[in-house]
Formats: sequence, structure tokens, C-alpha cells
Amino acid sequence: MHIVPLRIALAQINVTVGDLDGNAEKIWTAMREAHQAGAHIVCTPELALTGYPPEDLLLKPGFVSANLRRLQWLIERSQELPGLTAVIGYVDRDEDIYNAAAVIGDGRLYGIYHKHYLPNYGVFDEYRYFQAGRAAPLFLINGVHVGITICEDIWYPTGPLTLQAHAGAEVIININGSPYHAGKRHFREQMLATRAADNGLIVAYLNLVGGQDELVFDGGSMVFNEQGRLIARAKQFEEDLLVVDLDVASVFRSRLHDPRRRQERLELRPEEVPVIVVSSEITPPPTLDGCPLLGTGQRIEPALERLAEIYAALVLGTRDYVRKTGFSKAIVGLSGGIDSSLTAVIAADALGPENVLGVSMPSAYSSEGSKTDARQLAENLGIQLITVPIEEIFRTSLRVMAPALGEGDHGLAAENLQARIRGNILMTISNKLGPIVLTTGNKSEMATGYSTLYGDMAGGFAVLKDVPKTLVYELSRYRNSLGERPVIPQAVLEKAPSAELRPGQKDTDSLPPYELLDPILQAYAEEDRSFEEMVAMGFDPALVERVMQLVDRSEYKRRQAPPGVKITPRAFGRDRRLPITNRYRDRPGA
Ligand SMILES: Nc1ncnc2c1ncn2[C@@H]1O[C@H](COP(=O)(O)OP(=O)(O)OC[C@H]2O[C@@H]([n+]3cccc(C(=O)O)c3)[C@H](O)[C@@H]2O)[C@@H](O)[C@H]1O
Ligand SMILES: Nc1ncnc2c1ncn2[C@@H]1O[C@H](COP(=O)(O)OP(=O)(O)OP(=O)(O)O)[C@@H](O)[C@H]1O
Ligand SMILES: NC(=O)CC[C@H](N)C(=O)O
Repeated sequence: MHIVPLRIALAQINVTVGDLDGNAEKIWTAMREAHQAGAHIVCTPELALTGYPPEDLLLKPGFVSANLRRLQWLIERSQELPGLTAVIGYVDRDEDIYNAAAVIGDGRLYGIYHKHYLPNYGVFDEYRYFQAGRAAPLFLINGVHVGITICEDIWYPTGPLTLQAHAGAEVIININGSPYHAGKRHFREQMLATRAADNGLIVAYLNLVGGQDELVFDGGSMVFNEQGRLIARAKQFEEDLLVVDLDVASVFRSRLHDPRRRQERLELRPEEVPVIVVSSEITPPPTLDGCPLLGTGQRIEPALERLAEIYAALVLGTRDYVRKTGFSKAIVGLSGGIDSSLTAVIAADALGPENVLGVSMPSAYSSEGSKTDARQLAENLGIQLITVPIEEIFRTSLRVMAPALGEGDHGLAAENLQARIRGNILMTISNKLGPIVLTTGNKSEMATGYSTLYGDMAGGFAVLKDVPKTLVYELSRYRNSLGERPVIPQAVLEKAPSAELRPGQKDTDSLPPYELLDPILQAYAEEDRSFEEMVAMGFDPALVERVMQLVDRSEYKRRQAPPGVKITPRAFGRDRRLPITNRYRDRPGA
């Protein structure tokens, strides 16, 4: 009879792909803190030891061996933490490799779980690397039957969790590397609550936190009781150690009241779910009095609302890309427009204003407002601003190239030359002073090709690459609402978007208004809707055709763009893989 709670610690840590020593140290620190908090079990995220996703590092046998050596180190050190069982995400190996979780403690490796369901869609490529697991063992820990699963496993209603539940699991630990996109938290919560209630067990869901190239892992680890009720939630977008006392007695009681699983249990083949005994003896957890973790222990952290969540994802994704690739500072071309303003604000929030350098590069076509607004923004943010006028370089470049370009108006070539001069200036400052260049193009521009190759596309990281222009405005207003006074000048929010590459130029000269454009882009580039469907949705057929053409034509440009933070279900990165050389056109009668 279980009357003693099981204390579990969910170590929501920010590890770095390939930093095997750093990750092992971080896991070890989490193990020590969990032990100090009196936890019976501490869990770490999916592939915590290697970082997630390790991609083609997994094709290097030396990398796999090095990860196994770090696991061995953790097993040996676990002797120093008696009574604590740790679940460690790592890469296992026999004649193949597996996305695995080791269950370790008291200097021993008790058992291993291999991920069953390998995601191979969207941004995931796990069939490229891993063999799927088959066994679904249960671990008896402190007298409680605990099943381990890894990320995708729990998204299937009939996955290994069902086997473990039928075999008597009272608690399921699901360790994750689940990337963020707006709206996903709600979907996860519904799915996890359903799994917990349908199987009559406690689900402890631990997610990774941190940025990795284009992905952001949002943390927000959660625990659901056997009724499907949320009983604990960790912070989003931050490291956290969530310590939760699980009322396992309540699982047993509810099974007597709701005996559906009895029938299904009869169909179970016991060899499918071996039970590995870690500790059958029940040791009550200590009271948390006097424990430094008391203030940060069991709790339901409030969930962030939509814009706060997206903004936090952009900040974390930018910070981790910049820092984990070895930079400490960033540089942004400030045009006085909304895109470069929001990019600079995100950079300042991510890295600290002292680490962001703004550069104003006025030309003959720059309005007075573009200069004063850039200055005002820099002042509001507390970032350094330098001015490098481009007029002279522009004129000299055209003069020097005259033999090649000929006489007259050079049109678009001259417009793009200005963007390229600016790109060159930023990259030269980056070479000399070391900051990474943040590009400012938004998703609407990326989709339509409204940006200059080797011009405003030149840089290391594209902060707004997955943020449609209409959302750029929403996020700017949201960020302005946070402080005592707005950081982005009102004039920036109100002026008509313009590339200022020729006199009086407006974005709407080349593109439909963003309020019309963005929903069509979502339907076409994110949802792959057909021409007919979009017309049936009420969009103007001529406009739909034009937008489709712009998107189709600019695939080559996107392929050369820097990476940026994914915040939608379908970003222009690993999520969307279209051929560049491609004659298919989805048009009426195609
Ligand atoms: N399939 C393909 N594969 C590889 N390369 C390909 C290609 N097709 C063209 N190209 C190359 O790409 C070049 C055309 O691309 P690119 O040089 O970028 O120039 P392009 O796309 O022609 O022009 C840039 C557009 O972006 C607008 N813009 C620029 C800067 C900032 C903003 C803003 O508001 O943020 C807007 C600008 O007003 C203009 O409409 C061609 O000359 C050719 O060299
Ligand atoms: N005068 C300028 N000074 C500094 N940087 C500039 C200037 N003009 C353009 N840039 C850089 O080139 C990027 C492309 O800007 P552009 O003005 O062409 O259109 P945009 O996409 O509407 O951006 P924004 O809203 O920031 O103006 C800018 O975001 C900025 O980083
Ligand atoms: N790492 C994984 O298995 C992730 C897949 C999962 N469906 C998610 O995005 O949450």
C-alpha cells in the first residue's frame, strides 16, 4: 500500500550541443541540487548529455563514445548521492545507436530505455540517425512503478506508455526536446492531460530549455495527476528545478474506482514490460524546511500570454545563438524603421544594452525622421550608436563601375547597391570589432524575396526571420507596453514602411499591404494551401497569384539567408524544404 509520496525533481536545464563536459557538469549540478532537495528521482531532458538535436555529430563514432564516457563519469559520481535515482538523456550504442535514457544511481546503471517513436517530420530527422527501441521497462523506485518515455513516445495514444500503464505504472516520466512554436503549449497540455487521465497515472513532462540554431526549447515542464489535472508547472524560457511530491496513493485509489485497465491488462505479455527494481523499500522524503529550494519547489508557474511568449522565444533564441556560438556583442543597422528597431530591442534584452551597437547609415534618400528615430531608439535603449554615411561610397562605386554599368538610371541595381554597401559596412565592423551582425528582415519579406542578397540579408543571425510584418507591429507595441515609457518611438510605429532606396519609396509600391499579404503567406507558405482553396477563403485571385509567384521565385534567396528563430509551426528553415530548381506551379488547371 503506497502512502508515501514520491519526490521527483525535473531539471529543466539549458545544455549546449556538443559541449559534453559542460553538459555533464550541468547534469551533475542538477543531481546535487535534487539530492539536497530530498528528491527520490531527478530527470534530465532528452539527449541532455549531447545536447539536442546533435544532428550529424551522431554520425561520428568518436562523439558517441565520448558521450558514453561522460555517462560513465556520472554513474561513478552518483555514489556520492545515496538514494537518488537519475534519468539521463544520452545516446546509447550496441551495433546501432539509440536516443536513450539511462536510469542510474548509487554508482550503478539500473537500466536503459530506448525511444520507440522517432519523429521524422517538420524539423526532425531521427530516422536518419537512430534505431527505434522495443522494450518498455518499468522501474520500481521507492516502491513506485515508474515508466520512462522520450518525447515523441507520448504523442501516440497507443505508444509505450499504454504498455507501461497496463503493466502497473503509477508514474510516467517523459523527457523532451520539444521545440517551441506559438500555440504549442496549449496543444501539449491537452495531450498530456488526456494521456494522464486515460491511463490513470501521473505524467511528469520535462522539457529542455534554450536555443539551438533555429530552434528554441521553451521549458515549461509540467506534471499532471491521474485525473488529468495540472499540479505543477516550471518557468518558460528559463532554467528551473521543479520539485514535486507525487501523491501515488491517489493513483491506486482512483484505479479501484475506475477499473477500465483491468481488462486490458489481461492482454499484456509480461515480457514486454520487464520490471527493474531500483528500490522497493519506501523512504519518506524529508520535509523541505530549511532547504534552500523551498521557495522554488512545487508550484504552478503562470503561463505567458501569446505575445509575451513569442517575445521571450525571440530573446532566448537570439541570446543562445549569439552566446553559444562564442559572441558576446551584436551590431544592427538602424534605419529608424520598425524591423531594425524591434531587432535592436530584442538584442538589447537578450545581451544587455551595453553589448549592442547600432549603426545609422544615411544616404541621400534617407528621410530626416529615419535618422532622428534611430537616434531616439538608441537613446531609449541605452545602446551605443555610430553614424557612417554611405552617400560618398555610393557615388564613388557608381562612378568606378560606370564602364560596366553604362550611362543612365541604374534602377534596382543602384537601389540594391545601397543595401550592399550597408551590408559591407556592418560586416567590416564585425570583422574588426567582433560583434555578430543581426539582420532585420521579417517573414513577409523573406517569403516574397523583398530583401537584397549580400545587402540587408548579409549577417549572422536573422532575428525576425519567422515573424510576419503584422506580428512585428504587435510585438513592438507589446514591448512598448512593458516599461514606464515606450522604447520604440511612436513615429516608428506610425510611419509607412519604406526601404528608402529611392526618393519617396514605400513598401506598398512593390508589395500588397501587409494586412492582406500576411494571411495569404500563412495559407500558402505555412499551410501549403492550393490556389483554389485560397480563393475559396475569400482572397482576391489576382493577388493570390501574384503572392504565389513572389514566394515561388525567391526560394534561392531564402536558401542563402542566415538562420533565425522559429516561432511558427512552419518556419523558413529545416521545416520547409523546397527545391530551388523547380518548375511546378500550383495555379488554376495545373
Ligand atoms: N534562382 C536563382 N538562383 C541563384 N541566384 C539567383 C536566382 N535568381 C536570381 N538570382 C540572383 O539574385 C539576384 C536578384 O536578387 P537581389 O540582388 O537580392 O535583388 P532583387 O530581388 O531583384 O531586388 C531586391 C528587392 O528587395 C527590395 N528590398 C531591398 C532591400 C531592403 C528591402 C526592405 O524593405 O527591407 C527591400 C528591393 O526594393 C527589391 O524589390 C539576381 O541578379 C541574380 O544574381
Ligand atoms: N539608413 C540606414 N541606416 C542604417 N541601416 C539601414 C539604413 N537603411 C537600411 N538599413 C538596414 O537595412 C535594413 C533593411 O531596411 P529597409 O529600410 O530597406 O527596410 P525594412 O525592412 O522596412 O526595415 P526597417 O523597418 O528597419 O526600416 C534595415 O532594417 C537596416 O538594418
Ligand atoms: N524530440 C521529439 O521527439 C519532439 C517531437 C514532439 N512531437 C514535439 O515536438 O514535441
